[in-house]
Amino acid sequence: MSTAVILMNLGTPLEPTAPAVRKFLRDFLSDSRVVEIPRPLWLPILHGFILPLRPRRIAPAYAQIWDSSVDGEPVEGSPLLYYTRRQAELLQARLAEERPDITVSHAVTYGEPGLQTVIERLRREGFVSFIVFPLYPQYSATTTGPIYDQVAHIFRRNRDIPDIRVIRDYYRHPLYIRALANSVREHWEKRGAAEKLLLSFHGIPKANIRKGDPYYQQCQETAEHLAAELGLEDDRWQFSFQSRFGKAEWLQPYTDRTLMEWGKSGVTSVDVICPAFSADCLETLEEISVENRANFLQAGGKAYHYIPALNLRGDHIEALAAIVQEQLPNSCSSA
Ligand SMILES: C=CC1=C(C)c2cc3[nH]c(cc4nc(cc5[nH]c(cc1n2)c(C)c5CCC(=O)O)C(CCC(=O)O)=C4C)c(C)c3C=C
Ligand SMILES: [Fe+2]
Ligand SMILES: [Fe+2]
Repeated sequence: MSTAVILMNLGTPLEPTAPAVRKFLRDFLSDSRVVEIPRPLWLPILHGFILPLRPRRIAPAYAQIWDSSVDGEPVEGSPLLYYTRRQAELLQARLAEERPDITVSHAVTYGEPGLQTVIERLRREGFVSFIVFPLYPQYSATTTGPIYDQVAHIFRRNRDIPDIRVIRDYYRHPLYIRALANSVREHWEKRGAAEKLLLSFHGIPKANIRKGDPYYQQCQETAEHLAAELGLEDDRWQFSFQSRFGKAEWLQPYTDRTLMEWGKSGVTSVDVICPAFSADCLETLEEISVENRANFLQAGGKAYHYIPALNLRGDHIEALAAIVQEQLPNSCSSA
């Protein structure tokens, strides 16, 4: 039975312009999994303030990272979409060695190519078994949750629902941890190790954790596994949360404040890695590599290095291949 693997990530605007960013944000921020504020309160804020104002501010930041280069390698269009597409191509090539019957595609939760379009195409091509693979190592109801919703929605009218599984998380998979550790060690070999390593995860509202989201716990475990794999003493590393949005309290400590406090208190050099991002994107290339670098240096820091996301690294593709292989439907039970 041929299996189709679909790598998924968040999505991105179609182009780095305010109208395209507005369309993307409207889709993304209308999802009640992403913003849990009751609709009668949230929709006037979204349509009255955020969608008229934010795209004009964010579009130039997207323009900075569009068609740019990451770690000396050229990137076409949106880095997030570029890496997700290339990851699918490389994973397909890697799996073809043992399983030429597997095809690997990519899709996004918001924007193009959407999951429904991709699944409809694969069904027309004859695939009856699917593995949906959200490239979020740590589960959150705000990111992985909507993918489960979309899968259920796509098949809500089907009588014969295909074999479809969603990979929920892989935050402590040994090959994922090893790939992160390799990327840090390679950085240290090239540039020398900084005084501190900051592991910056995308944040979510703190209230979501109280309501049962396991994201914080999974970030903490990822951080502890990575520090252990690197043999780092406790005072050499810390984890923190970035990309705060809105007025509510988000997970702490905040990345920007941590870096400013370190700069002020005499920490001279930092390496920053973002383990929750399987691909570089606006939140890493702009917020971490540009804005927070400036924060740290202005606060008194001297050297700031951003360690790129796992992107197209061979050990990352190996980890993804192993995770898929662990999920493949048992050939004995298939038709
Ligand atoms: C509004 C609340 C948001 C939550 C909750 C949230 C969680 C979350 N997001 C990612 C990964 C990514 N987020 C990206 C961009 C982005 N995120 C938010 C808001 C929330 N994210 C916004 C408004 C934006 C757009 C940029 C902006 O306007 O500031 C991206 C990058 C997309 C790109 O095109 O490059 C990623 C990836 C995770 C992992 C997560 C929770 C765990
Ligand atoms: Fe986000
Ligand atoms: Fe460094």
